[in-house]
Amino acid sequence: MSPMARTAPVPAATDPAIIRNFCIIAHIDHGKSTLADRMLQLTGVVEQRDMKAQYLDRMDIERERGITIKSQAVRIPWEVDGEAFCLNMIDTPGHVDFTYEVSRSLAACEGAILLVDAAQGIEAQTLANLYLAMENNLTIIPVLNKIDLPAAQPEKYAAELAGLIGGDPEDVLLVSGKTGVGVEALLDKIVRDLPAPVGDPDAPARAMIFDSVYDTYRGVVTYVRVVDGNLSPRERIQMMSTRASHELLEIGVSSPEPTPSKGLGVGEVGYLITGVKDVRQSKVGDTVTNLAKPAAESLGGYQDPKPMVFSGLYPMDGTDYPILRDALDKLKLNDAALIYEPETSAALGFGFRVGFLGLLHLEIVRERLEREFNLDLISTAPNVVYEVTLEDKKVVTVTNPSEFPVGKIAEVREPMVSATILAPNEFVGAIMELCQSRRGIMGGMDYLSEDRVEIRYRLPLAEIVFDFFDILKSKTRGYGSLDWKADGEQVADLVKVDILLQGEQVDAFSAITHRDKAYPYGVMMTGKLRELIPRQQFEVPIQAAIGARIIARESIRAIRKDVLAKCYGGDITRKRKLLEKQKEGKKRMKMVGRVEVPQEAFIAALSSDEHVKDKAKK
Ligand SMILES: Nc1nc2c(ncn2[C@@H]2O[C@H](COP(=O)(O)OP(=O)(O)OP(=O)(O)O)[C@@H](O)[C@H]2O)c(=O)[nH]1
Repeated sequence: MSPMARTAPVPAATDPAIIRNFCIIAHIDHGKSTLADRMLQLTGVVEQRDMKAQYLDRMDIERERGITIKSQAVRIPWEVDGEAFCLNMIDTPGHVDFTYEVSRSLAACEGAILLVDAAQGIEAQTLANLYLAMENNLTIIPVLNKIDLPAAQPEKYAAELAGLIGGDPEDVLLVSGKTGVGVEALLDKIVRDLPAPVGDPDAPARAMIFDSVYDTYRGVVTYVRVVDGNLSPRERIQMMSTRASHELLEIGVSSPEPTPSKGLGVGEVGYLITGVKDVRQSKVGDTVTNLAKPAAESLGGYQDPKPMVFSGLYPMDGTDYPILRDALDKLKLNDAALIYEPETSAALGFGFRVGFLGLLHLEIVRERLEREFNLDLISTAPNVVYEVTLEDKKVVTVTNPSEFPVGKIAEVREPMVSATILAPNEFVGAIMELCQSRRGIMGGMDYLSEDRVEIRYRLPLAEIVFDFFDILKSKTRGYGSLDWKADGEQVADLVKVDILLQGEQVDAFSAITHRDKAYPYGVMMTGKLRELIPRQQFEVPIQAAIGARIIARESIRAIRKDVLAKCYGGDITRKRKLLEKQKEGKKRMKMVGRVEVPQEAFIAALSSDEHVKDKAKK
């Protein structure tokens, strides 16, 4: 039978018995989006001609980077033995920065497809997501993907997967999202193995928000899974965490384009539109109920996303500040995790201190600001959040190193994470060395198979959030994978290192580091600045200091720069041109005390992008 013949029109899924809610969980790049696309195509939900790669990843950046940021839900019809079923597929983000969204998406399902690349095997996020799914009591369907690859080792990894979740290696389905092999069998298995949702249709409505997205035309579109009761158009709903109430302007399902429906009942997954304009009024994890007949209890607590990493964002051109402010206000409508407040830097002018879930989140926000709002931005070196208790017991939260209190400090606490690293055996030594050098404490080690090991460490967030993953990758020749989650805080010997130019402190370069790493930071930064700051007419000392103690020093020798020296002959227009050019260059200089520092030097010193550094050197 052809696949098309097995699909039926979207049924009005009022009977929970024919509903199956599932999600696909996988390590990044194991092929989740490709498989989701294939399912849409195979079930006729998306016509062949409309099919564009990664249909569900709607944002341009997502499509370009091939990553899923926002989860989406789609209703898929599928027939088994002549009976029509209604599958709701919830696509989840795969990156560690967005774990909270994954966990909410999982809570909206009864089952999960655990997708593993047949050429790679289990990776760190496979485990992390599997544990999340188990915490939510989901039925797991183990699947090996990419079996079309010549490098695929289905037998080996099926055994690994069966060993992990229990069961028989033969029960692991083999599929290829690319060619479509095994995908129909997978759809059948979803219907047969996953439980139908259960709930009380007569109880007051309770629906969990697992995603909310801002749409320019429609305002916030909230994706929900109904657990009890039902929701219908035009009624008033209430958000249980804030008690705010809204009118339901539209209610519907995505199949995959939004299709209005007459209501949503027990077990159904769909969207709500209330006309609110800000995703924070429709928070992921919150429970929606009827205003007239509210539920007594919400569906488990929701969590406000907590920023882990802060960075200053400054417009390259100071006059762009209002544009940056508007742009952040707009992005916030669609990103509940984004927080920011105005900040000024003596070196960089007016900007914002912005909190992010992680570095990927930072990169995405920065890229969207630059691309969608046409801004050129400088971001200062990212830092984590420190808690400082002063001797008078006052507690200060430090999100910007330049605000680190001076003197009278009783203790400084830094955020910690528990990290899981998966890699082939041969790299255990290298990984332990790396973690030790990052002040890690080993938690344990397990062998997943004879040649693959899982190593657990507790590490300071500041030590892993920046370059740790890149170094791990290079030390394990690309085979290591990492996952981490927040794990409290610890007291540590942390100090603020200041950078001084001719005795003047430059706020943008201050950093909080462990005392043992203060000296290397000082040497690195002073060395970098010596290269980047042009010579002045007097000698400029560059110092790194902890409080009043200087820990590193470089100096820029004096020079008197005669811009006309190269102008032989008496061509006055040429001379004038050079003088004009020099004046223009001066405009882009920042004065730090008496020292002229080109804007580019700031950017290059703060930036980790090699191309920016190269540009500044030129
Ligand atoms: N050969 C082969 N390649 C595949 C298959 N499925 C996915 N790929 C490729 O694997 C890469 C990652 O696939 P995606 O579908 O983007 O992976 P993903 O898991 O959705 O990634 P994230 O959204 O970033 O988590 C892409 O280059 C796909 O073309 C498959 O069955 N066979």
